[in-house]
Amino acid sequence: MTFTEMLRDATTQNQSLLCVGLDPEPSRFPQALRGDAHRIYDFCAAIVDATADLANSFKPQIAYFAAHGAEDQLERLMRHMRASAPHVPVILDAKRGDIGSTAEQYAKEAFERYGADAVTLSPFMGFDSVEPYLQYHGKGAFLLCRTSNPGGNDLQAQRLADIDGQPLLYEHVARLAQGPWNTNGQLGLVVGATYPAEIERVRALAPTLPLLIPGVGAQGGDAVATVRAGLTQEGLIAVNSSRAILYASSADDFAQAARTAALATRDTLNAARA
Ligand SMILES: O=C(O)c1cc(=O)[nH]c(=O)n1[C@@H]1O[C@H](COP(=O)(O)O)[C@@H](O)[C@H]1O
Repeated sequence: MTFTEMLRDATTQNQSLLCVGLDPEPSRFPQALRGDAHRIYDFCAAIVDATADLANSFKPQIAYFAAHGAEDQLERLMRHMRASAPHVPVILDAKRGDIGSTAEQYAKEAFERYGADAVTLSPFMGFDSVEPYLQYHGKGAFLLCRTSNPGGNDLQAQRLADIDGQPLLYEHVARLAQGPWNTNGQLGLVVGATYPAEIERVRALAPTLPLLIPGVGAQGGDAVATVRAGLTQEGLIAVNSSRAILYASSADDFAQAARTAALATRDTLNAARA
């Protein structure tokens, strides 16, 4: 089954547009685990188990594991997600981007070592830096387009004077991803929930691509405006929230509190569907 098919099935089965982000930060763990980087797996597995019927995807952020030398725990977590929530696709958030020969290694890391269903990528080194990921047929690749952070404007909102129609850089990325770069139908785009007008613009340029939309919750993005701008019959969305779910409680009830927060976000997103 391809990533896009998995995302569609999980969206239907769990009645959800929510991507649960796994950004484990030991200093924010509940008291019993606090500060212990050896408990990253335990913390994340508890969140996965508490939200597996509420999410259309999971998104582990690799830096939160690598910073603690906890890649082995990420491998274990990937196996756990595969076994306990096989219907929920996993987007490995690694934001890779490098020359082709190095990208081949990054693609191998994401899809062979970790067994991810999709990955996040920076498109700014060009198509040859994206192509190695497309060799893994059926896997998804989300290109950064209009990111959720304020500084995203610094480059992504600049006009490209030499290109027909003089698009903004993020508009050009959306066009490339919908068109010539999408050789096997594997591409998606990352657009921030903090910029609903840009989500609408991206959706107009890329009507069928899946959109990964981080920025609701801790970053204050507008969940309702996000769904209205991004979701169409053909175009799937995965709206990511990480900290607002992971750290809904700092007590022993953290997994139950994460479930309650995920449920509330899922319901808000669903209520915004046309
Ligand atoms: O690619 C991403 O996932 C991403 C893109 C973007 O534009 N903004 C963004 O916040 N992210 C990621 O989405 C997650 C957001 O986390 P919270 O702000 O805690 O919900 C983090 O893992 C970020 O690295």
